[in-house]
Amino acid sequence: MPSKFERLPLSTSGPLECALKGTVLLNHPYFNKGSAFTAAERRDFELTGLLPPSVQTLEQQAQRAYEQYSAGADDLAKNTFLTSMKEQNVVLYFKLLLDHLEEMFSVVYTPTEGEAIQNYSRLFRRPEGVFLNIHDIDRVRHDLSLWGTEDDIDYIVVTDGEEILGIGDQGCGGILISIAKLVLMTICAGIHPNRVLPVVLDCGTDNETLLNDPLYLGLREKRVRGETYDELVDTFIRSARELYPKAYIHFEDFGFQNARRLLDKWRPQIPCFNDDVQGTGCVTLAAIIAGLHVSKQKLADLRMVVFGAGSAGVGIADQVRDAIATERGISKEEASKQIWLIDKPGLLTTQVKNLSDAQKTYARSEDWGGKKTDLLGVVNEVKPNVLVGTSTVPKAFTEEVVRAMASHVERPIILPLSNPTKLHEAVPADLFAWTDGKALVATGSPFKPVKGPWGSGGEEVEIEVAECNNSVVFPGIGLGGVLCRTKLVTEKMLIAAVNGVVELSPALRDDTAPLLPGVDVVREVSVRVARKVIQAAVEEGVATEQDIPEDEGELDEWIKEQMWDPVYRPLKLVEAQTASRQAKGELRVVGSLPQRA
Ligand SMILES: NC(=O)C1=CN([C@@H]2O[C@H](COP(=O)(O)OP(=O)(O)OC[C@H]3O[C@@H](n4cnc5c(N)ncnc54)[C@H](O)[C@@H]3O)[C@@H](O)[C@H]2O)C=CC1
Ligand SMILES: CC(=O)C(=O)O
Ligand SMILES: [Mg+2]
Repeated sequence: MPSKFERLPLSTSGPLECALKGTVLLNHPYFNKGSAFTAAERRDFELTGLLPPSVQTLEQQAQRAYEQYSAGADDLAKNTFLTSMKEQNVVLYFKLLLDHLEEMFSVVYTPTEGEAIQNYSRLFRRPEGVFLNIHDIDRVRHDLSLWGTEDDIDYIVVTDGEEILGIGDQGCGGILISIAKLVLMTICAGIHPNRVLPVVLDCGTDNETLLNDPLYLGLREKRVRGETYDELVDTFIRSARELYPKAYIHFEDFGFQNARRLLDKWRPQIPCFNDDVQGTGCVTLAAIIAGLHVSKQKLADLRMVVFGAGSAGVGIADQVRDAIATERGISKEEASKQIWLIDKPGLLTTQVKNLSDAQKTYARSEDWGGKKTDLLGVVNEVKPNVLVGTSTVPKAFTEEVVRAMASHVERPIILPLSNPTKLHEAVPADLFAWTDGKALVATGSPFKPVKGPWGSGGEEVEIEVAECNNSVVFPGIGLGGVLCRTKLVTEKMLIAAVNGVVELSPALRDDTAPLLPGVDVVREVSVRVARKVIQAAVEEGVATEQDIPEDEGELDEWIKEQMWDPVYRPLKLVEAQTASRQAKGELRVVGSLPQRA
């Protein structure tokens, strides 16, 4: 039965207008269907001599693509194969990913995408996305304007490449994190893959390996900072908002100082979101709430140590602090006393120099005296029930630290979140071994389930470990923000998103299950999160879209109807103005905007 919402502007059912023919059509990744063009389409679009005669289904194509994918020598080769598939046929690419999501998630995202980013200039075949050069600020608006008209873009991911995952400064290779996050927006939340824009602000790089690599593709100079940097970011944001007033802006993997500063500046003005600060904060709070449910402890009694007080660590601290303040009806300042941050100098105290404003909130002012400020010393002193790692220091959660924690608390919640996998502060197998299977663990990158003698009678059991990655939550928040055309992303919208994830946590129904929902239910999670976010946006008066259904069932249907699915839609030949715009070779194509005529 057709949905009552099928006429919505973002609805993706019905025929697709297309003005391209022949080889141009075959070379357009969004319109290309390869061997799946029907007999009628082959005639109408002048493809008959260009394709072998058998007409195949998307399923058959996906089967062949999976065989080719499986022949890849290693994960990086598989990642490269998928990138080239995306350049050829977007529908098939996403169909393949959705059919094998659990297997391929880590190949298109962390950890393998980290490797692809480190090798960007060596693996490079075709450019994708927007490269904005700090020495060409005058051209930023023009370069951005080539991607469509004011209705064409829903979602922009921008990075300056300074702190990519846990692998540091990757210069212009950072474009691949913007692309990967957008791939997740489509897989997880059905954001239209032709209505997004990945952007890298190339400000140079302080990565000596890249600077000395003759094949490096970015600006070969040290990072430009200060006023010129600010002017580039300002020009980018103002131009993007003017050209694409509907676009929601997602900041990814900026360095700590800039991440916070930019978020604080733009958050009150435009719909924007910093994934490392806010996305990580939301998903980690959800994991902690689920863990506390299992350990039968209250948020009000939480004592959390965060190791690595950068974008993610302080973002998590803020989200957890706000939740404690609400739960206990106390000020944020009072709630921050239940959180201890550790960075390179050890525990952050008021004695530590050069703390950022965000870190200062947590600096311990009480007399820490001669007490130890290293991780073990702090754990022994404060007896935390939650330990979070966002330091990029592998194996920092040693056996001694973990046993010390477990000696004070029955079910320690331990979250080593540093990506990629090799940077995790501890691995689940060790955490379970050191705590007799008692630790409640979630990790930043995916891990296989761990077997051990931890059943109630000492029998062997298998413990599944949740992936605590912002990818659980940012797609749903973004989907909600885009669909209700929010003016801002408010604190209440983020709390609503956390609640949406918690509702779907398997641990709420089964104490032995993972703390967070897995990739197998990722679209369900995004619909729930989007629904909560939209409801909060409406309550807050920041949603600008008209006619958002009030009834929850209808709202879910309204959301789902506007999520893009990888299916081939019939192509309808169009001419005239549409044709001329497409023929000019513009990168975005009018015909790709369904139902809009
Ligand atoms: N699981 C997830 O969803 C997410 C994971 N992350 C991961 O968290 C890690 C940190 O990312 P960001 O916060 O963006 O980077 P960041 O650079 O802002 O923060 C890292 C912090 O760790 C500190 N650090 C480094 N060595 C240390 C040491 N020996 N002892 C104590 N602290 C130390 C640094 O001084 C810095 O403050 C990365 O590995 C990243 O991949 C980040 C965002 C989301
Ligand atoms: C997951 C993520 O955003 C990061 O590791 O930076
Ligand atoms: Mg990130």
